[in-house]
Amino acid sequence: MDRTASRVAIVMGSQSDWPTMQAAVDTLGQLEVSCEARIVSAHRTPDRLHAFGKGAAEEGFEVVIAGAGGAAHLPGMIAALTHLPVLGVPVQSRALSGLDSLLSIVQMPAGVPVGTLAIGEAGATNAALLAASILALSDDSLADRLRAFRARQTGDVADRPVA
Ligand SMILES: Nc1c(C(=O)O)ncn1[C@@H]1O[C@H](COP(=O)(O)O)[C@@H](O)[C@H]1O
Repeated sequence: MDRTASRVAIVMGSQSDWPTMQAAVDTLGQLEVSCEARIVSAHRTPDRLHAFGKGAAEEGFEVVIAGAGGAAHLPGMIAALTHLPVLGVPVQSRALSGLDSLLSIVQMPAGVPVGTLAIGEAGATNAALLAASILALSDDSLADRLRAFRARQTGDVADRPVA
């Protein structure tokens, strides 16, 4: 495995997913976890999808975050092609507000899991945090950074609302 490679791959079905998936990139950046963002589509770039899924582990990635909207086959197809953990982010669609994306990503047949997060930016942020938690199982300094992130988040919550 290439130890200089990014640890997390963040793939998305279209450029239009970037405003959502950027939250995953930003969150991993805060935790100093290396990541690389790519556009890959099961529908529009099937050969690229196949090459990515087959080669992801060999490229050195340890976790894949896959965001897609609508008929979101991308996370499931990647999960079919790699043994790496795949975290799916349902991107909010215009037609059905992301419910289509959610149901399309979450309902995998037994044997090929996609860890499905919430619709939209919250899902992208949490996918990054979950990816970091997975990596932190064997990375003590990342575990410390995650604990510090949580502590900062807790500290940022006021005791009382501003009226
Ligand atoms: N769900 C998929 C896949 C796929 O699953 O392979 N490829 C693109 N898309 C999604 O199509 C939506 C609309 O894309 P455009 O905005 O490019 O028309 C995006 O949310 C993308 O993730």
